Amino acid sequence: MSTPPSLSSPPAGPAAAAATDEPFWRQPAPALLAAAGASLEGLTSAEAERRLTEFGRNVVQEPIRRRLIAKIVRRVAEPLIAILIVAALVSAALGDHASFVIIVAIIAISTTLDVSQEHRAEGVADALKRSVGVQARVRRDGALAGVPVEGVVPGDIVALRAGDLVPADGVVLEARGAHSDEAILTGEAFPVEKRPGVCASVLPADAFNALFGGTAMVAGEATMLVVATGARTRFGGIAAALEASQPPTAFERGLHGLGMLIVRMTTFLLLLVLLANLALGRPAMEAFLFAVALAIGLTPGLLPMVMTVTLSRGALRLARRKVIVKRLSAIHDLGAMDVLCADKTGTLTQARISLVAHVDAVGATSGRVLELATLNSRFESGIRSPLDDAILESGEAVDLTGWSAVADAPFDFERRRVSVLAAHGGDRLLVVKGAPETIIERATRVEQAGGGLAPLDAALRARLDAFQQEQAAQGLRCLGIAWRAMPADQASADAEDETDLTFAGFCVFVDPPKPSAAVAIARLERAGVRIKIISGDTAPVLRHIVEALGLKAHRLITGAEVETLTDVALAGRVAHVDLFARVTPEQKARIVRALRASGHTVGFIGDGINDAPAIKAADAGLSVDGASDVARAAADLILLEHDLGVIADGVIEGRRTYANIMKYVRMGTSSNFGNMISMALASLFLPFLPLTPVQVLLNDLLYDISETGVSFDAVDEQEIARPHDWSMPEVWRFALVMGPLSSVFDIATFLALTFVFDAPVETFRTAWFVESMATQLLVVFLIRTSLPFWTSRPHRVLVVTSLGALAVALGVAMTPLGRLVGFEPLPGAVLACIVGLVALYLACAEALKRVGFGPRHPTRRPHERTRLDAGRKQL
Ligand SMILES: Nc1ncnc2c1ncn2[C@@H]1O[C@H](COP(=O)(O)OP(=O)(O)OP(=O)(O)O)[C@@H](O)[C@H]1O
Ligand SMILES: [Mg+2]
Repeated sequence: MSTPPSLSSPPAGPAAAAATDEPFWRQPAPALLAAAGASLEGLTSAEAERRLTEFGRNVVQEPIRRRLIAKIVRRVAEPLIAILIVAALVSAALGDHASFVIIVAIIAISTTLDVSQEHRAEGVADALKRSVGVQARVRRDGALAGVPVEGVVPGDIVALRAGDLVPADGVVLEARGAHSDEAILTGEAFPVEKRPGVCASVLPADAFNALFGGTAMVAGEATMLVVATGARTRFGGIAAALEASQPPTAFERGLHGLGMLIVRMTTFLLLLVLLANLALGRPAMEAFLFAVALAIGLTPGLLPMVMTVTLSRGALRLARRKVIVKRLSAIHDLGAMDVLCADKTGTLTQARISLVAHVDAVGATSGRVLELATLNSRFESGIRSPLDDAILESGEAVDLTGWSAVADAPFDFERRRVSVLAAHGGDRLLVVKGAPETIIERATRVEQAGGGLAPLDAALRARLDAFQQEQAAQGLRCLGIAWRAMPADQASADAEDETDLTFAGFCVFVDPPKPSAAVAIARLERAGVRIKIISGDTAPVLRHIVEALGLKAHRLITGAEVETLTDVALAGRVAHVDLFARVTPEQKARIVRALRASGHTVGFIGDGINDAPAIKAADAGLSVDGASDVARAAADLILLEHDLGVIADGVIEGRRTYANIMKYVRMGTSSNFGNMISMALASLFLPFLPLTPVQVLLNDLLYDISETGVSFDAVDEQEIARPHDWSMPEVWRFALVMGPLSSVFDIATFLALTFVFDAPVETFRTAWFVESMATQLLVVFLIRTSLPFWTSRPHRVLVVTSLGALAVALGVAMTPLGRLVGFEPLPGAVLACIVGLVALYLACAEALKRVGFGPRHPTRRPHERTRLDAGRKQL
């Protein structure tokens, strides 16, 4: 332990630390404290507040998305909108004031709609994310307090323990067995020890006295003085760890690809329409505006907004079901997940561990074993696990007076042991506790009841083994306890000292199974999610719990076997194995990666430091509210309750959100796209434009408004019964069936208006507008479901937005109001014809959508569904 830095040197301003170029780990702690104007007592709240304004929040980059104005500017500066504004200005200069006013009004309404919706949605998502934010334990006003990591400032004194994320860069003032995992900075997988002092090296990797923001404390405790926060940290700090950048999901890539495709087709169409209309001798300005208005209708400009709004609405619904979403796109991953890997403790068990026995090598109750175990649990500085708590709360008084802690070799998940060097008078004793096989392996003798020692021979080893098997068969897990006498001057404890041990006995624990887990697992399996249990515990214990819960789990392999497999071989094996025992943290991650490599969408739930790598590796990383910082930081979703039932709920929400986004995609790729293409083509064959630019824009606006209702929509049971993932062929199939159908009816309208009614320009445009709006808006109710539309009820918000938009469209087209934008009330015969065409179109669409949805969406009636699903369950 360090001597506390002297505070005698006069405090300078915090800027002084920045004045020197010397890396902070080469400076003595007292100088750093002085330079930071700090003391071991910590800052006052007022001073921390002041520094927060001076240095800014402890984030690398303030998210730009917060600023509303920036968003509006960005939206208005989008090329198409910008062109439109310029064009409107030009037309105003040429004297067409009406067009100018209407175009500007339309842009204003659609921008407000887009930006405000998205802004609100992001606000909701951010607030949820903040509610599960990581906190640091900071000394403020003389006491330790939880402070959100963003609020940590230079000069703060932070207390860290195993499982915490280091919130900023700082120097170690005190340490007890502190080890940090700097893998995210250095790639070095082994934890490095941290202790006070002055480091001579300039390399941060050598800086034993420095802690860097974003790294994780994996063992021990430390107190640190914060030297730099936010963007001034060495490695971009905590943001790097928290915002663990995920490569885009298949879904995101799919949507992006689709968007790009549409943009390319739009560009082509735009040029075609523009050139053709110019060649036909149309007024250049009008042809240009028409092309731009078409392009606006075609480009999925609203897609990002609809995505954000739909996802954040999903996030809100998930929050009501106790799942907090940190990364919005993880909602989709949750719905697409077909394999869920879970740890054992807390997931299958109640995580209420208690000590049921402490026995010596021959199985007799032994006070000596409890005494040694208590010494170890009390004095260890690392992660205190529920097993330690169980030992310390065993209810039997153990008197440790006279004993003191000297040093320890903290627990880690590779070694699965923890050692404590304890002193009693002149004696020094190394007490080792850990996974029994690792203890027995290192023991050469056993301690007998009277205190005598006996050699640990093969027969005895076999008996110890049999004892554990017996316990496991009853669902009890064991820890081995052993000791070794050390020289009186021994001052440190290392993993290397854990040899030539004397085996004292076992501590035996019970962790009752959680009956609700079986119900939840059955639910998940029915929903097409396979459960795999990946645990650090032994095979017999794992088997017992699985049996106790009545789970149908197939095949078990151990970490030792996993170690012998190459990545390719592992990917071939994992699909057929449901239980993984005695695996290390890195093996957990390897198993997850192997599952992903074999084509699964994988979720992982865990709460320990040892689960963090696997959580990070999974498509949907899940953790629990009370879990270690490191696990929570790695997770995409946080459960407010450690319960598989909560995940089952989340899966359903994830699929519902995905289903609604797909509705928007289907609407955009079939009806809307078809309409715009017909319009472009019609402009080539008509002696006039089929709609004026302003009328096209009005069409765009009303359609956009109607679409905002989609994110509220209800979803059919069958849509959420199975995992779904983005499938481009499915999207194509739908577009290629439904798009042409829409165009056929547009052409019919065109022919009827031209040849039957010989409609004058205004009447033609009005009728075309009405047909176009009615088909686009009404077909939504058909393509939102693969079932017969009358058996699936849309949400009332969607009904209101769609029918409302239709009412406005009809109102504008059929009343004198429409004259403002060049419409003319329709003669009865034309109106009747349009109504007939729309009805016929809808009937054909309902019939053809079965083809469009394809075999993955069997259009069955509810009673057929139950029979089929019942059949599947038995398989
Ligand atoms: N505090 C401790 N002291 C000694 N040994 C421990 C301690 N905690 C865990 N171990 C050993 O390490 C092994 C792995 O730890 P643990 O069971 O917590 O792993 P895990 O992967 O988190 O398991 P689970 O799936 O149950 O969450 C334990 O089975 C036990 O043998
Ligand atoms: Mg665990």
